[in-house]
Amino acid sequence: MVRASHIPRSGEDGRLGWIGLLGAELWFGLYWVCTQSLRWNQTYRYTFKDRLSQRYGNDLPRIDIFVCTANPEIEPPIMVTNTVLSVMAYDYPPEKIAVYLSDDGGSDLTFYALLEASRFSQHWLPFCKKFNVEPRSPAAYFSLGSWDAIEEKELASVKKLYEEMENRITTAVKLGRIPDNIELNHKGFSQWNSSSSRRDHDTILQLIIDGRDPNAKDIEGCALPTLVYLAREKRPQYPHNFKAGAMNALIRVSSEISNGQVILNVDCDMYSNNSCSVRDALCFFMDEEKGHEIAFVQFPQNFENLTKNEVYSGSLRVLSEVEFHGLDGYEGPLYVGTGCFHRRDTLCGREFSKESRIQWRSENDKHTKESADELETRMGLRYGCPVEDVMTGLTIQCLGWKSVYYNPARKGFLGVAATSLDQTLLQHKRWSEGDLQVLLSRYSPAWYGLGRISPGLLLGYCTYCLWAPNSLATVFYSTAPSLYLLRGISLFPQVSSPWFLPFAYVIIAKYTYSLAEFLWSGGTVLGWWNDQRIWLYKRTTSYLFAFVDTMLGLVGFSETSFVVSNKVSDPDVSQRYEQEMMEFGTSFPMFTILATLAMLNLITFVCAAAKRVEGQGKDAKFYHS
Ligand SMILES: O=c1ccn([C@@H]2O[C@H](COP(=O)(O)OP(=O)(O)O[C@H]3O[C@H](CO)[C@@H](O)[C@H](O)[C@H]3O)[C@@H](O)[C@H]2O)c(=O)[nH]1
Ligand SMILES: [Mn+2]
Repeated sequence: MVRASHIPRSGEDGRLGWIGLLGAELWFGLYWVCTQSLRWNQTYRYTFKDRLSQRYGNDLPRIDIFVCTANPEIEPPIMVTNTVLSVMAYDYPPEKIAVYLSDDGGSDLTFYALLEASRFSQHWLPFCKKFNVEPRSPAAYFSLGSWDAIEEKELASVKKLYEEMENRITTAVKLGRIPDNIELNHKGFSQWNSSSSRRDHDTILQLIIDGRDPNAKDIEGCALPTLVYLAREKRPQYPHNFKAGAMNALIRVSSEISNGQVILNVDCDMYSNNSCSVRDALCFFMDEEKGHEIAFVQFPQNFENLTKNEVYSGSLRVLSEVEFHGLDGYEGPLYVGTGCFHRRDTLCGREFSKESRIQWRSENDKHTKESADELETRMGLRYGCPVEDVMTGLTIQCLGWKSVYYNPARKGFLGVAATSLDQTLLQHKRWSEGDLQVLLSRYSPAWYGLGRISPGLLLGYCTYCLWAPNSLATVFYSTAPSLYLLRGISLFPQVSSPWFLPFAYVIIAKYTYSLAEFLWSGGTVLGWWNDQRIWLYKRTTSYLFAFVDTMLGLVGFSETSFVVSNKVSDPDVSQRYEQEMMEFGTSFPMFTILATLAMLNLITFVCAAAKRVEGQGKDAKFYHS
């Protein structure tokens, strides 16, 4: 209002800038409405696992767990091993668990690490069950430092076994080759030959532990879960569609082997931190009243390597503690790619109908592949978008299904957050670019979703899908006032003017609210400050680049890419991260923008301040004379 009624007349200085700011403010206002949709209708959920056990006993569905890895250099095999072991050790009948590792790196080192994991699991799984260990990723567990009521002897012996395994794996990785005696003794390695490369090889499929094999037992004689290694066929001339391609290969392969009705999907850095998560998820799927409506149960993305004040705001705190609970009040959260349990049939495109209740009991014994044939005709995950997950979740919701957000006190999964500024900005570029592509795609929440999902959920999706376009208004807002000020024109009302009040009100109310929300979500004041700073960085770089790339993509100039995030960093980089120092180590185009913006605002500030001082000097003289 203030803006609209005060537009400088044509010919007057600053008219264009004024109109621009008006546009930006209108945009922010609209966007604010979207963000509010996430705050109207929060839902929090609890499970009653003992009732599940009472009712079903061990008569539970089979579950297939997909772990994806893509690059042994930035996703170290020992980390993958730990994630795999943590999900093998779920508190769930082992004969009903099948773990699949998809290796897009096609690396014999990762395969070797998985072999080692299968051997170590014979000791680790009984140990976990005997002492009810938590968390069940060995590395995370041994780094706890304090272990309660565990017989020291057993702890020491399993720890020693782990360290020996870790040592063998890291040595092999360092040398870049597998120990000869192992390579010759396991026929699996014969699938790697000199002509195969990461981008060009046949399917490599290895059943490392076959749960149906009566000899597959741990040291206590209990069954082991099935464990499968898969490197899908890749050819340079065919797009492999990144993670979506990997997931679809896994869906197809698993339907032939175990065909679990429930699929859990985790990234290779997201180990299970809570051995009850499978049962938690089943409480929703098997709920007698509402279970049949639910297609997926999404856990929040939580991270292990956060520091107190999160320089890069890696925790996504407000997202997971506030916004996703808001989505859960409508048809449910987005699918965010990891820590998510799906019903297999919904991933394969099944439409919702009242009859789509799963008959867990009767279907339990079937090892059929009927859904595999179905998959030939229908789609699994959506291809061609760097956020295959969001797009897939949306199409599932558009078919009438609901999803559930489950955020237990003991976190279900812990992963690795980015530890440098360039990694943070790159990751957000991928996300915001993908989300914008979703908005512009055939399956856009705005048109495809219209009428299929509730208006609240639609606005919720828009909150994320508009990240990239948000950059335009933000960049304008953070440059225009400074540029005009350099020419001596202010685009904001004077402090003394009554029109200053609405501006002050909006700014103060907005920041107070966001600070309160951040603190409520468990953050610190400095953490909030860092979050605000990163917010500006992202909006002026990641989101801007994402916007430009998406537009270029629309006219056919740029291709979808997926830059895998680094999960290890140099010791000195991680040290600076621990100390919460911002890392500008590399030369990176996005930094140029940040530096330019910072310089511009600094210069403006200095000039304006100088003018002020000069002005005051003159005033003083005036009074003296
Ligand atoms: O060609 C590829 C590329 C990636 N991945 C795997 O995909 C996962 C996610 O990749 P990462 O680089 O860690 O991306 P993040 O930004 O951390 O991932 C988030 O965002 C992605 C979408 O952008 C989702 O796919 C992820 O599940 C979600 O955790 C990792 O396990 C990778 O190994 C593949 O399997 N094949
Ligand atoms: Mn990741």
